[in-house]
Amino acid sequence: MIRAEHIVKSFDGRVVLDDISVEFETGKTNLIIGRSGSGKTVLLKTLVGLHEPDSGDVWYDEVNFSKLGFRERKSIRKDIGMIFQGGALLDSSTVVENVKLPLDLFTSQSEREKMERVNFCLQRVRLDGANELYPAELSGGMIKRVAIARAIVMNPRYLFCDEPNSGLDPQTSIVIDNLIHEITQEYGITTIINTHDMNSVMEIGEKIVYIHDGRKWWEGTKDDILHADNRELNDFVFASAMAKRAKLAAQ
Ligand SMILES: Nc1ncnc2c1ncn2[C@@H]1O[C@H](COP(=O)(O)OP(=O)(O)OP(=O)(O)O)[C@@H](O)[C@H]1O
Repeated sequence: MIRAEHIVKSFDGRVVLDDISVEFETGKTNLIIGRSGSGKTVLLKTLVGLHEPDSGDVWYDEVNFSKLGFRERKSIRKDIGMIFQGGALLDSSTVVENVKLPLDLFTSQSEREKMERVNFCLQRVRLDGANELYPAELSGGMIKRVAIARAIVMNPRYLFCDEPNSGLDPQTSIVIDNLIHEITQEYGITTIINTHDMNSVMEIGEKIVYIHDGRKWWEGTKDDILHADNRELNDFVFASAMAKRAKLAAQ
């Protein structure tokens, strides 16, 4: 579980996150949705400690992360996997080297143990025969699979994904969404995904948090979202034709 309590964050006197309290559940795929500029990325970065909130606390299960010093945060950080927009792979490293990086940096495992774990994770994301390729030789979907393999290589308890579908076609997006969802359930991870993608919401959104103008405007499940009585949320959700059809089908 990850819980934000009364998070406020401003830049140059402008409030970007305005008193956000929300709980993201263990073993669930939690989605943060909202218009461009609503504060999703700032919220995600605040949850992982890349931004410090002006006030408020972030809890990782029983630990108040916001009250920890830099060194103490390390023990939580090793339990966090991150999938950045675009994959954020090292261009001059092979697939294996990219996935192995966290093990090289943060563990004292033998090379054989590390390779066993890397191969396990690459098989888990169903990426075969690409071990020695470089990122420039991979498709967008393969890059996301490598990024997922790297994010889970340390066996994380918490997984953060910033726009995991950016740059992917709709079919590949669904495959990547489902992969993240399966891994979340399989390993009981608390997963938080930032997305604009209404397909993701309808496919894998077990808990959805809608951010509007830096405030938590609505939260619920993908089933609730079709019936929500909230104008701003409805404008966002039903901007897509697919979502409009889903609403009609649900009536
Ligand atoms: N480091 C920063 N300094 C100043 N302002 C910032 C900074 N980071 C974000 N902002 C501002 O905070 C607001 C929220 O930005 P954020 O990136 O969280 O939006 P978002 O919902 O993730 O948008 P998108 O979906 O387009 O990525 C924006 O107005 C942005 O300009």
